[in-house]
Amino acid sequence: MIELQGVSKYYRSKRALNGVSLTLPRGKVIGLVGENGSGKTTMLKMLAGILIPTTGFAILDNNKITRRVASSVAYMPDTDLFYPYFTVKQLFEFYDSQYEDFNMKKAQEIAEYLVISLDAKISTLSKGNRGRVKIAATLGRDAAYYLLDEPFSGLDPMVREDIARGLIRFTDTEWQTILLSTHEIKEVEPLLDELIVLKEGQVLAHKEIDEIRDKYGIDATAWMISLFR
Ligand SMILES: Nc1ncnc2c1ncn2[C@@H]1O[C@H](COP(=O)(O)OP(=O)(O)OP(=O)(O)O)[C@@H](O)[C@H]1O
Repeated sequence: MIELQGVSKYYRSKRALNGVSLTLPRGKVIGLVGENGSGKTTMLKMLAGILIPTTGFAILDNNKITRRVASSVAYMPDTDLFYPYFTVKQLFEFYDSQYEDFNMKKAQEIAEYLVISLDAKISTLSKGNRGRVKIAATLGRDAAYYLLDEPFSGLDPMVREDIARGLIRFTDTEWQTILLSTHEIKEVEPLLDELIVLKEGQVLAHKEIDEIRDKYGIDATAWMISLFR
């Protein structure tokens, strides 16, 4: 289980997260939404052990999160061109050398499912195919937590659908959790179990999707819009 306890994060004097407390259980697909600059990337990086809280605690299975502790967390950054000089196969081999939980067979299976050639050089791929490669490399890890920073951003509807299908097909909801930040809430809502809404570095709401539908009688998108009005 991942927990944030009273976490704040400052970049010099700029406060990006402000007293965030939450729990991310195993076996859930959780959306992380909020306006630009609300702290989504900061939160994901913190859960991945890339950033350390200025105050408060980030905890994974009773251990403070550091890079080493977060080795069982698969983080996918929102940056586009990563490792441009590698072929897809070389990228997977690199991941295999870096991550104990990397499952080459699974990564290759995902690449095949997403119709990506292992021999393709990453720099020659279209942006959509680079998005597919990123997902294949990330889901290729048998991690308990996948932290995906805007996996759908800037991609066409076909790619977005491929990625969404890949998320469902290649993760095991018995024990794996996906936390994904997105601005495309309407599109990902059918995938989600829970939704976290950030505003100016604070958790405005953290709810189960079913609860939103049952209690408020509206979909998550309409509910989120109502929060900001
Ligand atoms: N390295 C940094 N140095 C200074 N300020 C930063 C740094 N990284 C982020 N910030 C600031 O922290 C705040 C939160 O940024 P963050 O990237 O976490 O937000 P976000 O919700 O992911 O935004 P977006 O939706 O635009 O990707 C913003 O005001 C941002 O300008």
